[in-house]
Amino acid sequence: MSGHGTPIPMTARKSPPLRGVAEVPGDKSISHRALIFGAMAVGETRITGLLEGQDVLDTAAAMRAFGAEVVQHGPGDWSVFGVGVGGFAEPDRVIDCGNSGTGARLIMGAMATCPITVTFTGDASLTKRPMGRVTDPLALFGTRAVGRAGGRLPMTLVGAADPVPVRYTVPMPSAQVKSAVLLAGLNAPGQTVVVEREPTRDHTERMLRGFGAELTVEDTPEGRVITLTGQPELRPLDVAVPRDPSSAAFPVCAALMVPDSDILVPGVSQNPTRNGIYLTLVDMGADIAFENPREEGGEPVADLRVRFGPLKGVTVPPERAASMIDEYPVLAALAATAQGTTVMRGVKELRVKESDRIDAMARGLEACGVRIEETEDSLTVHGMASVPGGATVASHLDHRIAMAFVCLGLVAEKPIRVDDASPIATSFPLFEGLMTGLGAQVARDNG
Ligand SMILES: O=C(O)C1=C[C@@H](OP(=O)(O)O)[C@@H](O)[C@H](O)C1
Ligand SMILES: C=C(OP(=O)(O)O)C(=O)O
Repeated sequence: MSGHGTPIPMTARKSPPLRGVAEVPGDKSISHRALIFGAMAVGETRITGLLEGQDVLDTAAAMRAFGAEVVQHGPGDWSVFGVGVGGFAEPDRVIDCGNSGTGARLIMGAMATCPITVTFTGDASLTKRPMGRVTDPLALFGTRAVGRAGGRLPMTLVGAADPVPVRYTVPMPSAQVKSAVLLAGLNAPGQTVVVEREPTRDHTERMLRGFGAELTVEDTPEGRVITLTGQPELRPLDVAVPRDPSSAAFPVCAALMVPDSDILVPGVSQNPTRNGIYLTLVDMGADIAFENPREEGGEPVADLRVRFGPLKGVTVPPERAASMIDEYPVLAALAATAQGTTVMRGVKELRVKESDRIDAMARGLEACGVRIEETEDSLTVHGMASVPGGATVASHLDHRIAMAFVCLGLVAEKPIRVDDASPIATSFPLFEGLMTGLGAQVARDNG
């Protein structure tokens, strides 16, 4: 859904200890993939625990436009009746991916080797983000793309009628680019090979295997080499979506900021390509118990018991960045309340997310009285005993910036107002209710 509705300003104030159980929604990355891969399988894929955030709903609508039947049975309970690899029909309308980079880039990959022409667009955030990182490798399959200057949406892709398999080394750490190339490779004859120098989230590899694709992964001196055999018949899979570790990071970090908090966050994915934030929090001295480790929906999960305690600033190892890329905004907020300095390096990918997240956090933290330093690919935050707050910060159509400042507002001396919290609905529609249920003083306000 593109365009932008009425802004929803939200104010967070100093709060009593957070207590209770925080049931965070399903994983966004896995939810997008379950719908897209289900649409490329033959037969019914049943999905439980699907994230019903706007990003994922936009992907569901897109799959319908390509000819798949997508049905909601109840909350989080969905079926996709797929059309098979190469079976996408040409949509009779523009595919609007709303705020979602994952939706746009993965769907581009999925249609790139089908003989159809598709126009993509998105909201005021997505239309600023670079798509050349996906259309460049898709051109190797024979896909043509025409978009705005700088490879921006709106953009039209003409799928390759006679695709050839590709070998591609992904130049930046990006699971979206890796996944787009693999999805395009599904409908190319022969073997498509993707090499990634730095490992990124591996949901595409895990799930494609689950859907019956032949895919191997090899660790080599060159990096991770992923080899996919094209033109399989994908068989439907029952997908139980685990809870999203990126969404969980918000109540977890809030509980680590608000004195005397003690919360339980059940069933959070601990996939090693996603758990960098939890390793970092433990390095900072956080009191987190990883209880009942088990497997759910093919992913390792644990129940997190989180108790407030003093934290110290850390230098986050840059090689950890890909495994916590979406968690830097909330880490930067938490770092403002830790003892000492937190240094986040090797994070220039943050500049091409829903907003320039280094800039958005830097400006917002400064407005709240926190000392920071930034470079092109780093952010340093100086912790303080008490964060002044008392500012309105801009969310820049970015859900993670909005949620990070709501969390910081729970401990700041004066309230923090987020100018527009509406983007939170893209990934965490029940965020406000979940946080207030724990005792957080969060409210929408009318100016
Ligand atoms: O593949 C995915 O599901 C995602 C990959 C990451 O993006 P990049 O591939 O651009 O790093 C991440 O930031 C995004 O929230 C989800
Ligand atoms: C970067 C994100 O999402 P996307 O790229 O799918 O818009 C995110 O959710 O933090």
